[in-house]
Amino acid sequence: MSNTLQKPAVLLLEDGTIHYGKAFGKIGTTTGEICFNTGMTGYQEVFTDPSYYGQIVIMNSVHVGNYGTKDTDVESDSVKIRGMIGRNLEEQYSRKQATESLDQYLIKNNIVCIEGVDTRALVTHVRTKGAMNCIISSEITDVEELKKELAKTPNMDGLELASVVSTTKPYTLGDPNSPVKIAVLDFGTKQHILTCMVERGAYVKVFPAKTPISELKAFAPNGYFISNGPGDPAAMDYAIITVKDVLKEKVPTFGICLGHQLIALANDIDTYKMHHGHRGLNHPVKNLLTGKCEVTTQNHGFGVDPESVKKAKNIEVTHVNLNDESIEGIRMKDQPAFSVQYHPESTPGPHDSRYLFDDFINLIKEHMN
Ligand SMILES: NC(=O)CC[C@H](N)C(=O)O
Repeated sequence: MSNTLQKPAVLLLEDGTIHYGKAFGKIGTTTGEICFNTGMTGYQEVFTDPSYYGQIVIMNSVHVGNYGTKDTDVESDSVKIRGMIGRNLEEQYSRKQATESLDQYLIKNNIVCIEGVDTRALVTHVRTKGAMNCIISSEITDVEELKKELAKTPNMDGLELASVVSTTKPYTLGDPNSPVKIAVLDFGTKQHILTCMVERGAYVKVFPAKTPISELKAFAPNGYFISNGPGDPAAMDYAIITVKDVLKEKVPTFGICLGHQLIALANDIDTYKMHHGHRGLNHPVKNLLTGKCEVTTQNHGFGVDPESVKKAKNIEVTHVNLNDESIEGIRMKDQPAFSVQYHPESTPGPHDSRYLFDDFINLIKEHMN
């Protein structure tokens, strides 16, 4: 925007860094873990991705909002980010199909944002100092008061958030007569992951995060999918137990992001909190099975520990990040289970990795009697 009618807003980081800007979206106060997304487009999909629950996102792209918002450009039923930080957040939009401006959309979804911030300096700071909590406010100006509010925010390390964003009731998608039946453990799934399976002919049943194995098995699935989601995977004891139970079934199983981390934890492999994580649309990943590079969509702040992977005899690393050599994919040698840290549904992002959904469906078909 920036116009003179905008209220001033302030951003305070846990380490005392302060940035002043203007209010955008809802007037108010919000706290969460600061992180940054380097994607140049796809802001609405980012804002509605449940894996961002509990986080305040800096958008590296200098202009956000230019193409407005639209009901169908979503990854869940509401905006999941806790807040947003931008350089220029635009109210005017120029896409014919758009129905609302970004500002109206964020107000409707109660999201407090700040714009006019030097996001290049801020991202450099977070890249150097690492992930930390922050507060945005367009109502509190006193720094001591802001610090007090910020101190109430829990640390992302050790936080279980998946059960908060998971579906409360099971639901189905796709053709009920399909021979391919996939049980989805929903820890905050992105809608397009489900679409990628349904488009390939699967009948999908999505279950709440805390569903026991007996209920999953009652659906008689011939594939299991472990979804993405927010929070610390190591804080999800209940889910690690269910994933262990799922793996005992020896049925084709695929995990994405949080699902990948849970498959690792179920194999007694550790996860760790990354310095500042990976979030964007152009992370290069090498597929070690084919030797090919994929440009991938990513959104994660935790990773699978390479040292404990080395010790796990039944695990093979299938994908590696070409920027920092972090683990991007694994498969189990003794059963048809595999997972990736990145987002092959790629909404938004390049479609290089969608072949993984074909691989999953083919694996299910191979294992059908
Ligand atoms: N996209 C995801 O599933 C994120 C997983 C996990 N919450 C992380 O930040 O690493």
